[in-house]
Amino acid sequence: MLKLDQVYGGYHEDHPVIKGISLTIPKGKMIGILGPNGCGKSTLLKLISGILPLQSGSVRVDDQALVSYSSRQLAQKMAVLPQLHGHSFSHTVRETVSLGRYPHQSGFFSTWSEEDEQVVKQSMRQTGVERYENEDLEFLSGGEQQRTFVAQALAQKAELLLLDEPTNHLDIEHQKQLMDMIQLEVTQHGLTVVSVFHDMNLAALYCDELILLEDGQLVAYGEPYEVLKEQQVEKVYHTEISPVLHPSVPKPQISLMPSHHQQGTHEVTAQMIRILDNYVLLQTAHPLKVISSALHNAGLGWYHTFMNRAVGDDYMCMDAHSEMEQFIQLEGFIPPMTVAMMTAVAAEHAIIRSYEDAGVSIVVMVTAGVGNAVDASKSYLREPFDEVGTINTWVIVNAILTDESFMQAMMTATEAKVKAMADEEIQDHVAQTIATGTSTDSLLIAATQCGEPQQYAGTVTKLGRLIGRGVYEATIEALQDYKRAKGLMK
Ligand SMILES: Nc1ncnc2c1ncn2[C@@H]1O[C@H](COP(=O)(O)OP(=O)(O)OP(=O)(O)O)[C@@H](O)[C@H]1O
Repeated sequence: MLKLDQVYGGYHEDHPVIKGISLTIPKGKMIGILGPNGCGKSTLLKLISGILPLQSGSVRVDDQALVSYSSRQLAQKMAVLPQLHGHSFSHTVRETVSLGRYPHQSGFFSTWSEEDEQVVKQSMRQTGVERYENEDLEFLSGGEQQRTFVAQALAQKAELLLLDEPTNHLDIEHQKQLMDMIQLEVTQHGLTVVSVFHDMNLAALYCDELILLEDGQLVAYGEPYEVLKEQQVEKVYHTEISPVLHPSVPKPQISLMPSHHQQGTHEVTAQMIRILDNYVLLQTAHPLKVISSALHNAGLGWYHTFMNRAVGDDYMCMDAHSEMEQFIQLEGFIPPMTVAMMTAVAAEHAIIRSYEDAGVSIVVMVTAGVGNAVDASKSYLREPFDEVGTINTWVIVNAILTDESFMQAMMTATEAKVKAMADEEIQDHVAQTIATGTSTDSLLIAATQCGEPQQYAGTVTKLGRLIGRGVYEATIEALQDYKRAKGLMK
């Protein structure tokens, strides 16, 4: 569709802004151009559209040199949305969008066809500006003006759409609407889009491929994961970033790292865990980084309140998640900053221990109720069910953990719990074998993210040794406590 070969161009003959760019853009794809301020993104778009003549090299559209197209032919091939500046406009929305139809008018006395009318209406509808159609553009907001110009570009019904920061001025609702709509044109009608973006995350979400420019040269061109590599982005933008996971779309996303973020130095001690009537509670001055399988706020996140709530054996609730959220709120805590587990074991039975080794310390909290103990390898013998009465484990680490050590900490803690179950000979009454846990166990690993970095937490690492021992010993104590409470042991 579009082929650039050794393109040089700019505003002064001796100082090209774009320096030797070659690339091929296939039909029916959305391509994003990224790069720092002044690197030449808009200039590249102007060279592709022919607004700015090439100094050397070639641009070919559908295998034909750009220069060989008449301006009307070119306008039928490509539509351009330039970067919007603070102009004053003297047209209505409808008049502005209608200008997009000019390449399709023929002859001096061209008439406005039914098709023109339909296309203008459809373009206004797609961009959500139909309701302003008779208003003067100058009285509309920046976002409404931006959408009007996108409508004009769409009305041109070109095969190639060149956009310079199309989401500029748009709030997130309108950014999404616009990008969804453009993506639909690409996937359903084979439109080809080349668009400049500043928002790398938005570009990664919507574009098939990204172009990264630096000082007028091509640094990378490929799928988002090939272009948004941490070190490459940091080098080009001279900014520290961190890759983050999109919760549901397999596209790379990045986050800025504020330079003056205060992490502080803070330590969690066993004394900070309080045993109240209905729950075990930990509150920290700074949020901890957490991974957990808790009932409330499971997964990965930053939280400063931790609750292990005891409920009666008769607890029955259709929607335990929302009931728990209400409970947290009623107790005066902030649900989005709280991780909460549930158990049938009274809070006073919680076992809390701390362990330390050469600069790294952990605090472990365990409650164990094993009325419905299960051997994980034999659980297929049972009907699925969900009962409270569970082993809840917290491991709070005073150190900096990597993702790798969070995952390993979960494994080490689980293995230690399983060993404690075996040594205490806790039975799975259905399978008649030694149980490995219960059907509703929860585990939480939380780290202060200050202190000594711990890359690993496998069983024989410095941290793993603390976790393995700590979870084992606390679980043994909790299990013995349970047995005593049930009269199974003195
Ligand atoms: N009309 C112009 N006349 C002269 N120089 C220009 C003109 N437009 C841009 N430049 C210069 O060309 C270089 C690249 O500008 P361009 O607008 O292409 O960058 P950009 O990557 O789109 O930047 P931004 O992210 O700030 O929009 C800059 O140094 C700029 O000052």
